Amino acid sequence: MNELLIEPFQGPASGRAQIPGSKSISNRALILAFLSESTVEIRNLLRSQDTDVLREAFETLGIQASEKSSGSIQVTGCSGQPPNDSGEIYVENAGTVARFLPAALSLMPEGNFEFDGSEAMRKRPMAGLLDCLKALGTSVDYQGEEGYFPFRLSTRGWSPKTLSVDASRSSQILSALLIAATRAPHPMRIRLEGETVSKPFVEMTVRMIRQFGGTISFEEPDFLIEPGLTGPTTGVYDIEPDASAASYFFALPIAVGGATTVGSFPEESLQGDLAFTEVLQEIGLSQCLSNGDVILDGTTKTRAVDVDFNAFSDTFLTLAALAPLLPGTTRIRGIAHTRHQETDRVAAMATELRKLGQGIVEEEDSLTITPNRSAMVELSQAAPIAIDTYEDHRVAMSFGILASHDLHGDGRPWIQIRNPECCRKTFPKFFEELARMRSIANAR
Ligand SMILES: O=C(O)C1=C[C@@H](OP(=O)(O)O)[C@@H](O)[C@H](O)C1
Ligand SMILES: C=C(OP(=O)(O)O)C(=O)O
Repeated sequence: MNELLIEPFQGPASGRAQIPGSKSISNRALILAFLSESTVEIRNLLRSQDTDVLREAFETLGIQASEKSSGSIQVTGCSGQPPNDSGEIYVENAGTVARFLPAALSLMPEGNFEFDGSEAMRKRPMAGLLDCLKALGTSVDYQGEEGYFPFRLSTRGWSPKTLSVDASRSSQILSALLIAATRAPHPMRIRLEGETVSKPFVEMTVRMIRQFGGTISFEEPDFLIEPGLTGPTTGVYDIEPDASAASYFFALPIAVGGATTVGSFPEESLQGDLAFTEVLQEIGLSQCLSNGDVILDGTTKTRAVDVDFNAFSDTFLTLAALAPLLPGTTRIRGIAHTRHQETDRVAAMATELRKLGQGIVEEEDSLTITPNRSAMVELSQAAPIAIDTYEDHRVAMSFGILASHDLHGDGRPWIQIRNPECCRKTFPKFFEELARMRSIANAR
């Protein structure tokens, strides 16, 4: 297995980190463009495994998504009726594709699709969505365990006008149905049963449906969706930088001091994960906003925090990995649902932090980390510690930031990351970007 030894920074961070387009916005934009009645040009689309699998599925379905010379992608909207009504679709481990695409294709009056995903995806919750598709008229044939990939869908369009959704295990299930409902043959009333995790992602869905010309409202406890999606009025859609990916560079000053700039986010960003910058301010970093750029300065004293991450849990790993450098016990709550994502993230972070000698209390919904610097120094004295990444891009990236800290004070690497390529899911050039930021810091 490939391992990457991380060189600690030899100077404080400075400069601007280059962040790719948002995964969540990119895959919503691609699906909404396919459901639209017009052609949509998407600018700054993320190029990574999670968007590649959706574009490959588009190819299977005959949906045109072509590269323009300017670097943008042009999707020929087909009102949700692709040229091909059958095919095999592989979603790898992309939660957005796994949820959004089956829901969108279930609108077809006569479609037959085989769906499968990676080993990890075969364990992720799908039943909440597939039960809804059955209620709408699709038949679902499970090839393995009921409620999970792989399965075959025989679609018959949507008949009922109301639907109850259980999105307690993933908000993507609700988002998928709201997006697809824009092409239902009649107005839809969709009720969320109970609570959903990751609420800001549902708000992102609602706002993006409107940006694509759809009509959606919320009348507690129902979402009301009118049929029709014209596409963005200008015909062009711009993707924001990815706020979860930005979290690593926002937090870098905790590990190496200095300040990092990440830009440019629109004033009314669609991404709830920007709330992570508030956590960093609570830790003691100061934040400055300038023309959409966010600058975090870590030259001040830091403190440990106790935070509920339920609404922006993709960023909890960033804090967990840096907790060993904070002066006190860090508590991270609201993260039980992340046990069903790329890997069991709570268990993965607990295991790897224990390898570094940190005091860990792992509960179903929380992680408490008590730093132990001398254990970390001692354990990495003879040789660097190897961090396992469980095919989870966020485990790799967050420990990459911790590893940038000059623990031994002599520039000696003390962490190596196993299978760093798993970053290809959302940020293929993450370690190159970290190295570029390091060379700027070292040159100062
Ligand atoms: O809708 C989305 O784009 C996402 C929703 C969240 O998932 P869950 O709702 O499964 O927590 C988040 O973790 C994921 O990275 C992206
Ligand atoms: C949970 C994540 O991904 P997915 O879209 O596969 O759910 C993530 O990117 O952290």
